[in-house]
Amino acid sequence: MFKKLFGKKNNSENNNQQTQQIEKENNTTESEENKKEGFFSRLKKGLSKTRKGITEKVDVILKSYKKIDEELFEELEEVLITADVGVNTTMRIIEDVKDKVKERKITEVEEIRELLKEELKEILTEVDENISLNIEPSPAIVLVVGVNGVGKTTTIGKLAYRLKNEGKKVLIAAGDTFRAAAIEQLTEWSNRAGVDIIAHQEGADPAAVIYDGIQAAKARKSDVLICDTAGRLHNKKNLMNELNKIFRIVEREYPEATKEVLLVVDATTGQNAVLQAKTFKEACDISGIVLTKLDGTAKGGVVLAVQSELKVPVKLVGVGEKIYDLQDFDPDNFVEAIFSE
Ligand SMILES: Nc1nc2c(ncn2[C@@H]2O[C@H](COP(=O)(O)OP(=O)(O)OP(=O)(O)O)[C@@H](O)[C@H]2O)c(=O)[nH]1
Repeated sequence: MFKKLFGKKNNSENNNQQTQQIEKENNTTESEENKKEGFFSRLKKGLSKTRKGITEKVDVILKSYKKIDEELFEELEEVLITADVGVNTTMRIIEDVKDKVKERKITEVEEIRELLKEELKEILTEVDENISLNIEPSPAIVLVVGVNGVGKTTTIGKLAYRLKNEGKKVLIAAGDTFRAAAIEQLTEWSNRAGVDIIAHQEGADPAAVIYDGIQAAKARKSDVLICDTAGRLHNKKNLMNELNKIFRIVEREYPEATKEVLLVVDATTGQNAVLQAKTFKEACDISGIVLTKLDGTAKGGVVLAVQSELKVPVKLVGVGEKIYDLQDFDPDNFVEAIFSE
């Protein structure tokens, strides 16, 4: 099972793709148009596949029924499961909507649409923790964990760029020392974001890189130190050992830092993303989830599954490959974006 969970895509193919992407982006100045494009419309555009996968189907179903009955709920259930909302979460949504129909004595089929939106928003807001990043007060350390290929490097680059634009002094530590390419890619992203990076040679001890990163962050008075960690971990015991070693260094060397542990998962992998998140949650204390590649998938419903089954807040979402395509996760906006026309 772990082989499957941590199964690796062809790394060199991945690296080439990413290097080409960075080169492409370096050569083209980001179109001003794109930058100006509103936050909500970028989210909406990114979620267009999910909107097709959920809302358009829901609307077709609702239009085809004259009255609310069991068959209607079964069809809605199927749509949610297909959109990777997950069986448990889907059951819960459908039961809650049925209860609301009874309680409020609703008879009009089209009212189900609003009930569904209400229910999704409820699920997405019930992890009653602060869903903004734990980076205040500074200094702060953000440990980024996740398996290879999910978009960790890209996310770190995007996050560094964002925090820097917010006026923070950011430093990156290249803790994924397993492959030279990973270090190179992260260095390119740090250049693009305009922030410094602490990196060792391929094969170095990741904990030693994090140690150096912490010392450098202290010396340079950085506000946020973002640490990459290795994702090539084949079983839970290795994963725990590796991460615990890094966590111990952080506790010992940087006790004063505000901590955030972000798990990056790839939305396009659907329920596998939920399984990965569960494994990581057992291995370490995750404080937030970043769901990447939401733009490339109709499986956006996985946000609901991750949040309701793990009780860990989704804090950031990746909605594209550009450096500014990382957004704070906002449950209301998310639901409005997938239910918009
Ligand atoms: N469409 C889209 N692509 C993304 C997003 N985030 C990352 N990617 C792409 O996903 C691919 C993998 O991203 P990486 O950042 O290299 O992933 P990683 O987890 O660091 O993986 P390794 O480099 O293999 O360790 C790259 O081609 C990225 O451009 C996103 O939000 N949307």
